[in-house]
Amino acid sequence: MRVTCPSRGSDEFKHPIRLLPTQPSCSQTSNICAKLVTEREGRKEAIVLSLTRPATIGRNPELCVRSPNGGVIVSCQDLSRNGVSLNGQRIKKASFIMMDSDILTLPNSLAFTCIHIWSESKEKLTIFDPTPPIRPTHKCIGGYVVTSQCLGSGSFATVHLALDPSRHRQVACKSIRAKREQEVGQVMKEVQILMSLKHPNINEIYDTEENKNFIHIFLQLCTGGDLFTYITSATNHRLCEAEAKYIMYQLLQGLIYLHDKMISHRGKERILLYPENILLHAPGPYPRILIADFGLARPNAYQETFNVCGTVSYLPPEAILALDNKQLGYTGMPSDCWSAGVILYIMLW
Ligand SMILES: Nc1ncnc2c1ncn2[C@@H]1O[C@H](COP(=O)(O)OP(=O)(O)OP(=O)(O)O)[C@@H](O)[C@H]1O
Repeated sequence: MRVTCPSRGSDEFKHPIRLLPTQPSCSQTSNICAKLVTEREGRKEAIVLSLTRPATIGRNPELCVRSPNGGVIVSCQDLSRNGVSLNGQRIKKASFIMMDSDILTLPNSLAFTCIHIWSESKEKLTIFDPTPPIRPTHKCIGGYVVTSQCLGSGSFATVHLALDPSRHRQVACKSIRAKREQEVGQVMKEVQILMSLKHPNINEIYDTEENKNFIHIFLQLCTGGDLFTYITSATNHRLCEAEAKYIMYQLLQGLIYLHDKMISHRGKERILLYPENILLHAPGPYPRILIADFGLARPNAYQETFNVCGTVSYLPPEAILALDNKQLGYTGMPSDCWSAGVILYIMLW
């Protein structure tokens, strides 16, 4: 769920530091997911983060919390002139994810410890099996540090927050459990094609690692959640025309880029272009969007395919007909355009 930030003119912004009182516990007010605790003049104070209540520290940074899989994801956006520091690492004009126990320090040296309160993660596949750890932990994979902070999971993969120490940045690590060697080869072939893609509206693949059990894909981190959650948490579950136009423009730019390279977002087995697979680069209104989840995107999209099933609401008529008649194929690119049209409808209806 996206948490709307208070408007610039609201009281929240009139005070350089506004700390909200600590609430008793998450179980009593199930909405409260995290808090940022600090000590001032010997007194503990806390900023409470709930799914319905955003928080700010003075003008910056803006904090919000999401819970896509029942776990806690705290996004923080720095818009200040001086920047902030996360665990001693300086960050300026960027958005990032705060894990449990992370320390956020403001330029005035006030330090806040992030505490996740509600964290019943419902991960499906995880590299932290058998049980997701209660305290944050990490694993080193290739040159990356993959943390136990889950960012989301789908039918094929679980995505964790990871750190790229060489470039001092947070990234997303998508781990796919590989069943057969043949499957690994197929996925890696597709990933190689997708690694060459560079566009502001395409979720960039930085790197890959594979081992006996998993394929790990290191992706550009998106801290704002997905478009579906963004739409459903807007007033009346719809966006204003201007915002829908802005998002649609970016979506089409991304699709034009992909189609020019003869890559369709339509998966081998399912339509993949739907609002859950469109991610927001950072939280907040008028977001920059990135088309994500290329697990099954296929090159040479004009080639007709006969494999049809999946997210029916986004299917074009010819694909619906093909559901019953496997002899009828349909092509990926027109299908992507149809799905984009359905997304526009969903943003506005
Ligand atoms: N680059 C990213 N940055 C932040 N979060 C991400 C990123 N990529 C994926 N996620 C989160 O992880 C979730 C699952 O990822 P993804 O949809 O790629 O998995 P999947 O198993 O391929 O999904 P599907 O069931 O749609 O095939 C997403 O819904 C999103 O919340």
